[in-house]
Amino acid sequence: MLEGKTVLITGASTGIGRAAAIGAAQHGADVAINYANSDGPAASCVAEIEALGQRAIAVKGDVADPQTAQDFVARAVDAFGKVDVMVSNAGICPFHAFLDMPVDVVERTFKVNLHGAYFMVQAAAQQMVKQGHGGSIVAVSSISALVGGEFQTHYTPTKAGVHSLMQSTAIALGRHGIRCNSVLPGTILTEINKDDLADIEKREYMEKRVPLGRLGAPDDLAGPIVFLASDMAAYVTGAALLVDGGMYVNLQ
Ligand SMILES: NC(=O)C1=CN([C@@H]2O[C@H](COP(=O)(O)OP(=O)(O)OC[C@H]3O[C@@H](n4cnc5c(N)ncnc54)[C@H](OP(=O)(O)O)[C@@H]3O)[C@@H](O)[C@H]2O)C=CC1
Ligand SMILES: C[C@H](O)[C@@H]1OC(=O)[C@H](O)[C@@H]1O
Repeated sequence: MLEGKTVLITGASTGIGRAAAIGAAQHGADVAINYANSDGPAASCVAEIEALGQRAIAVKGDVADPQTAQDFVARAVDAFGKVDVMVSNAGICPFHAFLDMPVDVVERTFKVNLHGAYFMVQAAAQQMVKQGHGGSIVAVSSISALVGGEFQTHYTPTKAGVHSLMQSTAIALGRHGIRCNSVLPGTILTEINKDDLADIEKREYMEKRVPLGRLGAPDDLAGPIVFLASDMAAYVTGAALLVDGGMYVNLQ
C-alpha cells in the first residue's frame, strides 16, 4: 500500500510510532523516524525496517523545538529524495492532578504535543508543496480529544488541538493535493501509560470499558495509519478515525 513512498514518523522509537514505522515498511515504504531520547530502541527500529528490505534513518530531536521539524524533513529529503507521508505522533502524558499542576508540566506538554505537531506538519507540508505531487499527513490525536481525564487536564486539550489542526490543515492544503487526517487511539498499552496502568484496579476498569474486551496494542494502530497514509484513502481528508475497541461509544 505504500510502495515507493517515503514516510516520516515522529516519536517512533517505541509504542504507536514504532508500530506505524514497521507497518509502513511492511507495506513497501522507506521510513525516517524521529525520537527524543531512546537511542537503542530507535536503532533497533531502523534495523527492523532494514531487515524488511526497506531503507530507514533515525533522526534524534526534540519536537518542541521548531528547528527539529525543519532538520527532520531536510534529513529525510537528503536520504530518500522526497516526503510523501508525515505521521505526527510524538507525545507525552505526565499524569498529574489539576489543582496543583506545575506550570512547567503544562507548558512542556503543550509544547511537545501541540507545538511539536504544528511545526512538523508545517515543515512536511512545505516540502510536499515544493515537490508538487501532494501527500498525506496523519496525526496521532486521541479519544482524549473527545472526552476528559481527571489527571490529563493539560493533555486532553493538546489532543483536541491536534484533531483541530488536521481539520484546518485539510482545508489549507487540499488545493495542493495534501490530505490531513487524524487517528484517535483509545487506551493502548505503551510506555506512556505503563506506570498509570500498573494500578491493577484502574487497568481492569479501563479494560471493562472496551466492548472488544481488551486494551489496545501498538500494532492496532499500524493498519489504520497505513490506510490513511495510502492512496486507498485518496478521497479521505479532514477525517478523524477512532481506534479504541469501541471504548468511546460505551455509555452503558
Ligand atoms: N498509549 C495510549 O493509550 C495513547 C497514546 N496516544 C498518543 O500516541 C502517541 C504515541 O504515544 P505512545 O506510543 O503511547 O507512547 P510511547 O511513550 O511509547 O512513545 C512516545 C514516543 O514519542 C517520543 N517523544 C516523546 N517526547 C518527544 C519529544 N519531545 N520529541 C520527539 N519525540 C518525543 C518518544 O521518544 P523517546 O522514547 O526517544 O523519548 C517515543 O518515541 C502520543 O502522541 C500519545 O499522546 C493517543 C491515545 C492513546
Ligand atoms: C496515556 C493514556 O493512557 C492514554 O492517552 C490517551 O490519549 C488516552 O486517553 C489514554 O488515556
